[in-house]
Amino acid sequence: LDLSTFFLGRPLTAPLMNASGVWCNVNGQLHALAESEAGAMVTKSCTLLRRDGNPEPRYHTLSMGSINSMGLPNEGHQYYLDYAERHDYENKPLFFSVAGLTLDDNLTIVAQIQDAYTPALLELNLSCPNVPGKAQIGYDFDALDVILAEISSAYSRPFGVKLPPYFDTAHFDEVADILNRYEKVNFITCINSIGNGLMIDMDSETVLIKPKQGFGGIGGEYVLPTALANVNAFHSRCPKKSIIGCGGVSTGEHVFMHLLAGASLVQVGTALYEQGPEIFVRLKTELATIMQEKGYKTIREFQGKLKTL
Ligand SMILES: CC(C)(C)CCc1c(C(=O)O)[nH]c(=O)[nH]c1=O
Repeated sequence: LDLSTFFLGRPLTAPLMNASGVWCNVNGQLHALAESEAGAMVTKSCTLLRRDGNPEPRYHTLSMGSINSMGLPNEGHQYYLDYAERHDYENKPLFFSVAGLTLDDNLTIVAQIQDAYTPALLELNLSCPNVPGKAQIGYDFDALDVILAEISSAYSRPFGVKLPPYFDTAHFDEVADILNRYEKVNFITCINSIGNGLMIDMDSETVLIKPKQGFGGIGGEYVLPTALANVNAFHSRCPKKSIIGCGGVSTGEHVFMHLLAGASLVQVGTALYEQGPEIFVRLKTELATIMQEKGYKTIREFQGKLKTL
């Protein structure tokens, strides 16, 4: 059974990778991903300088997923550039996630990726903060247009964007229109966590994480329907771009759904956080079993072929 797939013309041994931020902050974790059955991998979104991130507890497991307000803890962009220099690209492609705190920081980091001639693929995290008091870039459509114009002129290679979830058809339309004006944006990763959720501990009657009065991004099973919708919405609106699915994946069925909805590569976040990189072995096996049962020999036979009624 052929689980290999093609992403932007690159052969991948499996349509699976980690979600940025999970199991990818430090060299030991990155090495574990490189050695895993994942077909690709991505680094933690980086800022110009190293950051401790928010006070703990800042991640909590929930009955059907997770809540986090990590606060962009990362080793600073140079650390991940050093990793990118050592990475074995024959083994699997590396994505390089960037979430600069300002547009200038993003441009500085991207210029250094450019100068490093690294084969890593840039994934621009559009949940990166904006001017304080304003919505994140992904929800501020003017700022979105500006950052894509600036990065497109500062970076000579194609790149991708990590989008927050959208919940309104008018937003799917508006964001797709903006993205389609940038041909250098050749992939779209949907979705980042659903922002500013809140969960409560019944015994102590308190929130579960310390930062932001307990508010944090929601991941896991809770977000699967929203993730599938965003994958399918951008797959149908951006025919010239590849979609990476992210959100709610913990079984082969979820991987199959993301591929059917239009993803050509699927990221795993919460379930990877909980189960570690061995999860990719199970997801490959489960996906292969589903394909066997359905009589599919390759992913291409069903990828993007979600039927409507
Ligand atoms: C939310 C930000 C801190 C602005 C970006 C980093 C990030 C974080 C994080 O580092 O808190 N968590 C997520 O679920 N998604 C993200 O993109």
